[in-house]
Amino acid sequence: MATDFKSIPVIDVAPLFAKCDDPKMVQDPGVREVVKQLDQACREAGFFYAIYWRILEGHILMLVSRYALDMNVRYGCLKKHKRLNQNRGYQRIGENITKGVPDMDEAIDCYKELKQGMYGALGKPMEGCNQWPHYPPNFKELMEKYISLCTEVSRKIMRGIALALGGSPDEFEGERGGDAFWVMRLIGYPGASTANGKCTSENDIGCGAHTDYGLLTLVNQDENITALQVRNQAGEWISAPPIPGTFVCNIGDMLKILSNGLYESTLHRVINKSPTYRVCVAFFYEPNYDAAVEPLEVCVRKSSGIRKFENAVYGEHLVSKVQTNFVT
Ligand SMILES: N=C(N)NCCCC[C@H](N)C(=O)O
Ligand SMILES: O=C(O)CCC(=O)C(=O)O
Ligand SMILES: [Fe+2]
Repeated sequence: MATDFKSIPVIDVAPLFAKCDDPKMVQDPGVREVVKQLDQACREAGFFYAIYWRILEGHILMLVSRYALDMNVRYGCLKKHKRLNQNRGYQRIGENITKGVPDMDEAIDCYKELKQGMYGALGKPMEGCNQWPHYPPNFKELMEKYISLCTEVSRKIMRGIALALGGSPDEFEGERGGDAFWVMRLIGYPGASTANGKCTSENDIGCGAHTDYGLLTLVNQDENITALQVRNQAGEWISAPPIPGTFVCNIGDMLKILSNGLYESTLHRVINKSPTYRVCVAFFYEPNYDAAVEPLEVCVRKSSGIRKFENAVYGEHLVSKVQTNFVT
């Protein structure tokens, strides 16, 4: 349950990362301290900063993402092939909608590639190949390196979160998340009053209030521009300013269900009031595409035995979201 938090906690996850595949991790005092902090942050805000200094790949990716978005606007390298490949590739400013209102952002969307037929009818809408930006030429390699880094970071944090919920460290592995699906968006938000005619007001919403869909999101945000806002229980919008050497982490809808609502997928939005174009690379760590998601026993027990959510299938949730995100 979210509270009236006024700021977003910062957690140094290094002690967890050092021991997180050690069979005795549960007894380690450093791990226990991180787990305690994760539990508090997830209960109170559903958002936290994870200090992670080895984010050099992240910085490089931010730079090339800015470049790729720019090249794409100028030369239109990436296209969305409406019939063939609806969901992957470039989307223009205003194409993505949140609760019926166009978002003032542009983005390159990538999804884990599914083998054809692997998930039958469930997988069909998400089949297709990513359209990697053509410039710079090694972009695909950079992205792949970054994706594996984020996958590892997320897996480790999820082991901590599993303990925080009172489960075993591998609660989110195996059939739930051992073959985690992922989504990555390279997003650009025009500055307020830019002359491109698309975004001229300080009140334009870069991305409307929403929750994320999966387990855990890692946001790598542009330095120096505060634009991400998180809603607390009182309905106030709390800023999440960029902090160098951190990822902003937040809980998605699937973890809300798994935790039986002990952790919430908190509403957030983006408003870029600065005159400068803002870039963000968001990595979404999700359950297995076909995972049947239901509240964990241990979490139901902690909630006086009451199950608060129906079962969900992750892939169905994703498809229902993606299909309502665009005007057809
Ligand atoms: N894959 C994720 N989480 N993407 C976040 C996009 C949120 C905005 C979207 N139009 C929506 O309404 O959900
Ligand atoms: O731009 C950001 O800081 C966050 C973007 C976001 O919330 C999303 O894409 O889901
Ligand atoms: Fe989000």
